[in-house]
Amino acid sequence: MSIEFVASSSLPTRWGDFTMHGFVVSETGKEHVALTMGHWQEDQPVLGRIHSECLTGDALFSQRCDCGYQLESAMHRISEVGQGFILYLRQEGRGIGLINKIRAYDLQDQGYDTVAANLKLGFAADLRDFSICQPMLAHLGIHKVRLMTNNPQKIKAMQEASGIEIVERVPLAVGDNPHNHFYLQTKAKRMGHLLHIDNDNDNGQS
Ligand SMILES: Nc1nc2c(ncn2[C@@H]2O[C@H](COP(=O)(O)OP(=O)(O)OP(=O)(O)O)[C@@H](O)[C@H]2O)c(=O)[nH]1
Ligand SMILES: [Zn+2]
Repeated sequence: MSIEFVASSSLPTRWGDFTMHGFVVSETGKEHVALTMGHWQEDQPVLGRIHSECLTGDALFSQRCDCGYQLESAMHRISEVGQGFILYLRQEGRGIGLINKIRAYDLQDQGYDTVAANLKLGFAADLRDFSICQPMLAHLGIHKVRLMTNNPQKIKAMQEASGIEIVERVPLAVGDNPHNHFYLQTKAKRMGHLLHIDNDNDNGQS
């Protein structure tokens, strides 16, 4: 898969001024975005987040997941350091797309957990492809990353993408609430996420 850089612009945000970089995957026309703040040397580890699109959590204030909280926290931390990046990948619903995520949420309303709902719909638990990160990061001059994530599979996928070294995992455990508590428990138990979630606040499905 090849990805083409198209244009950059400024992006003033609540956490300061980022630069926004637009990319297009040549084969599919799929559009992805990177945000950067500050400058770095080629051999310097850079704080960053590889964030998968979640329209509901990132833009519609949903409490069903932790995505919006993680995005906000990552941007805030980058602004505190004065340097870093966000890759905002358009892989909605762990790659199944928005409409299928709504179908999965409907199943979760009926008692399935987030993994079982994907399987019931005929999808793997996670369909994302992180191979596009390597050329995006290379374009930004980033070769070593301090990655904000709780997902060891994401680190593994990144390490398998040649040329990118994850030198540190920076935990990003934020946004636990009664609506997403069961979802976070499921991510810890069934997807291996490094989250310490209590069992005593389980309100059932989310
Ligand atoms: N299919 C499906 N996708 C979901 C669901 N809840 C959130 N998502 C998507 O999951 C993606 C985020 O993945 P997560 O598993 O929350 O976290 P991660 O990015 O793997 O790991 P972190 O770096 O720790 O956040 C986004 O694309 C969301 O749209 C769900 O119930 N079903
Ligand atoms: Zn989400």
